[in-house]
Amino acid sequence: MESPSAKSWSIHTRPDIIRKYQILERIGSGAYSDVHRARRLSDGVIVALKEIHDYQSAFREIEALQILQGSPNIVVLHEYFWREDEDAVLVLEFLKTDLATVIAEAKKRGSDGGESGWRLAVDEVKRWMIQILSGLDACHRNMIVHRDLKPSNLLIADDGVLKLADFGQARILMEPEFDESNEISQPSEMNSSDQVPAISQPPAIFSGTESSVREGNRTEEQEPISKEEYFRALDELKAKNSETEFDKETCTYDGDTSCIATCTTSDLEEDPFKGSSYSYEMEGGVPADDGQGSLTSCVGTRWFRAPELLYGSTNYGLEIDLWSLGCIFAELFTLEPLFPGTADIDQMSRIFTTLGNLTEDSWPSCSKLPDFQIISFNNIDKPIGLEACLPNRSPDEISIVKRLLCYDPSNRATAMELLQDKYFTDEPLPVPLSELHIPSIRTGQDLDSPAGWYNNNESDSDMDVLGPLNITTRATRYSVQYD
Ligand SMILES: Nc1ncnc2c1ncn2[C@@H]1O[C@H](COP(=O)(O)OP(=O)(O)OP(=O)(O)O)[C@@H](O)[C@H]1O
Repeated sequence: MESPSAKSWSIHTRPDIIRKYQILERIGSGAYSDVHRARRLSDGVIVALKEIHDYQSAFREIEALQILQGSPNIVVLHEYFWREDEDAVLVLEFLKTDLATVIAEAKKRGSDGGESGWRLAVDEVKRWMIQILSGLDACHRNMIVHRDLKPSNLLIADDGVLKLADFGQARILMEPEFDESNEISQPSEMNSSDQVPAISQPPAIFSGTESSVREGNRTEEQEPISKEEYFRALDELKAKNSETEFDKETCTYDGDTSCIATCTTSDLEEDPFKGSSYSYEMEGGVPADDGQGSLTSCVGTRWFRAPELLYGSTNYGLEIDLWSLGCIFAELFTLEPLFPGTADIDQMSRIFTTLGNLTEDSWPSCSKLPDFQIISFNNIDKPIGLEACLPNRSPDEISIVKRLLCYDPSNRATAMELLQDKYFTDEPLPVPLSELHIPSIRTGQDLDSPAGWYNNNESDSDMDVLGPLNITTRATRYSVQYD
C-alpha cells in the first residue's frame, strides 16, 4: 500500500472535487488520511476534505457517519466522493479545534500561573462531558462502537459544540432496529449499486450527496433504554456473532488500516519494553474482524484501550468505548493522561497498579481472555486507587470515572446512564456552550498518542515511583514483577 504522503497530491487532480471545492491548505493527517481545509464554491462554506487512503477505513467511516447524521454531537458528513480507482474523499464540516487542544491549553494556562491553575473549571468540564456522552450515546444506540475514542478525535466547532469524529475504526455491531418513520431515503439518482449500506465489494461510483446522507435514526430525544435492554441486545449480538454466517458480507480484512497494536503473543516476541515501541502500524496487514464474526483486538490508541483488548479479546462490545471514556474524563479532571503506557504490557501494568490485579473476582470469566494465560502480573497488594490519580476531585467525579473503569465490561455505566447522573444537575451547573473556552487553534499534534506525548513531555509515570519492572520470560509466558 502506498504511504499517505505519496498519494496526498491526488485530491488536487480530481475534477469532480475541484469543480465544487477550492482546496486550501492541508490541516492534518492521520495514519491513512490527509485532511484539507477547503471552500465550497457554491456558497463559500469552509469544509474539511478527508482523503482516506485505506478502503476499509473509508468504508467504515462513511457507513457509520451516514447512520449517525442528525446527531448533534457527531461530525457532519456533507457528501463524499468515491470511485473505484481512487481514494474516498469525505466532505466534512470543518471543526477548528479538539479536546486535546482544550486540555493542552488549560494545562498551559496553569503552567503560566493563570488563575484557573492546573484545572478546567468544573462547570466547563461538565459541559464537555455531557457533549461527549451525548455523542457516544448516539453511537451506542445505533450499535456503533467507535473503537478509537481519545481527546484528539473529539473535535470542537467555533460555537463550542463538540463532535465525535474519526470513525475509520468504527464497527456496526448489529443493524439498529428498523423504524419505518426513519426509513432512509435514497437519492433518486442513485441506483442500487450506489447504496452505501450494501457495500461489500469495492464501490463502483459513489458520490453521496447531502440528500443521500442518512438521517440519524436515533438521537438524543429518544426514550432511554434500560441497561438490561441494552445488554440483552448485546448478548443477542454476541450470540449472533458466534454464528459463522454473521457479517460475512460486511466483514473483510482490515489490511493495513490505522491499526494500533495490541498485546498479542506476536508483540511479546519482541521486547515489549522497548522505549521507542510507538510504531503501531501493522506491517503487511493483519487479518482483523475475521469475517467469522470475531472482531479484532487491534484497535484504538493504547492509552485509552480497554483491558479486554489488551488481553486480545475478539468478542468485545460497545463497552470498550466506555473504558476509553473513563480515561478521557480522568484526563479532563487532571489534564494528564491517566494511563500513558509506553508499551502494551506497561499499559496493563499501569492499569493494574491503579485498580488492582485483574482476577476472576473482579471479572468472572476474565481467565478466558485469549492472552490471559500468557501474561501474568505480580500480585499488587496495595493498588494506588483512582482516588490517588484524581487528587482534589469530588467524590461524584471520582465515582463517574470509577463507573467507567470497571474490569467487567458489563459493569461499566452506559453513556445514557451517565447522562442521568446527578453530577450534571448539581451545582455548579454546566456552563452554556457560549461560555466555554474554545482554543483558537489546534495544537496540530496528536497529544494523546504516545509518540506525540513523549515528544513533548517528561515522563512522570507512576512506574517511576514504583521502580523498574522485571520481566521474566518463559517459553510462551511472560511474568511481570515490580522490584
Ligand atoms: N472535520 C474536520 N475538521 C477539521 N479538521 C479535521 C477534521 N477531521 C479531521 N481533521 C484533522 O485531520 C487530522 C486527521 O484526521 P483523522 O483523525 O480523522 O484521520 P485518521 O487518519 O483517521 O487519524 P488517526 O491516525 O488518528 O486514526 C485530525 O487530527 C484533525 O486535525
